[in-house]
Amino acid sequence: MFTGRIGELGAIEQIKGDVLHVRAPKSADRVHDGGSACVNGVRLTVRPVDGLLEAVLSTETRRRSTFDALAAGDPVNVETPLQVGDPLDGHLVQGYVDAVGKVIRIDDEGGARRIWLRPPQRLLDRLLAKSPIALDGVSVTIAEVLRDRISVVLLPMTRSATTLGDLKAGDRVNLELDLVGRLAEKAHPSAVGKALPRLPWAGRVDGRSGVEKVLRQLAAGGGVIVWDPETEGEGDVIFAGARLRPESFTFLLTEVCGFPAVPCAPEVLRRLEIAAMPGEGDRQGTAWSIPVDLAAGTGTGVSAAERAATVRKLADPDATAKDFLRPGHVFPLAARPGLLADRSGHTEATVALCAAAGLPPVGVCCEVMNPDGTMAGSADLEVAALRWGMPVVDMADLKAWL
Ligand SMILES: O=C(CO)[C@H](O)[C@H](O)COP(=O)(O)O
Repeated sequence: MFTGRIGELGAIEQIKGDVLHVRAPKSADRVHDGGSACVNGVRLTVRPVDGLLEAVLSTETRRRSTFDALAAGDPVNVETPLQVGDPLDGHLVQGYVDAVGKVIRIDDEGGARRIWLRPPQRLLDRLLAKSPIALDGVSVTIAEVLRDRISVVLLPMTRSATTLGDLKAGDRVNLELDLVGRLAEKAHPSAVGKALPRLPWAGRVDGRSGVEKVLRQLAAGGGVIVWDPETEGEGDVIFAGARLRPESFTFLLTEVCGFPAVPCAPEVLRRLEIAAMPGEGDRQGTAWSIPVDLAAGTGTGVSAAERAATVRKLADPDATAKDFLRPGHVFPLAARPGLLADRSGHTEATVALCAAAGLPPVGVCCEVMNPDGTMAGSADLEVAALRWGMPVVDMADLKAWL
């Protein structure tokens, strides 16, 4: 049994026929002849020889892991078995590869790095956000599970102590499910049992626990739907500005189809010197502000990538007035100072949700419009939420629990 805490960054010394030699002196000192070591997430029976770990690779191991592509000189993550009294700092890892996934994208987020991976669908269906997974033997937490991909966030320490720091788009990685999750699946073998853990994330959620699920979804970069039956009779998809990806903006424009606007806390707009739009305002008292573009942009400011970059800059606590051109194509809205206590608008709901999720008080909201151009009602929102894998929460619940 292993923990996914890498003891040593080793290197492939040579692969000759089916015999593998890994240079890993620290690990070689700890294992005995016929003992095991976990190399890039694969449990191997090893023999220590002069600072090397020697192992015989079966065809099965090569076929089911990335070992088919390893070559001399490649760095590898090495862990020796957990011993009684060792700290269980990661999670329980067995060194059995469930599937090989592909890195499809890497986003640097300040000091952290988000790795997007596409596992095979059969594995993806079994993964849960905020649960552990072993990536080339390294214990990491799944940040998000989307329709066709997952993301994990790597801190600098993990990047420097393991091979994960060198991952690039196109690389393949060995994936192992969390043992506890695997056992829980056994306890609920029916299709309903398998679907249950996913259900709370999609469709109507209520009460305090519903609001907490919504906050977790936003913090992980996902979208949520807020239904306002009282004032507007409309539902908006909301994303946190600091976590907004270009794909999410494309989704708003092509699937949600309303008018994307960017609710901001009033102090953000004051700091960025973004003035209110002149005029009486609309019937709902929405506080429109002068639209902006990112000054550092090079295009028209309209593409999803450019608008998402403008939103992320609005959410950046270090942004200044000079970072924006006026007028532009991204429409900030000013939230009332008391947020939902002052006004039950999607503007205030967006800002209150971002703040409660521990993020800068800036987000995007966009009304859900049906394909026939009418605004989505409660039943339409339920259907859309299940299709998009999003929770729907009522404005009244946000007022009660935020
Ligand atoms: O753009 C809008 C209305 O004009 C949107 O409905 C948006 O949801 C924010 O507005 P409000 O705070 O009034 O709900």
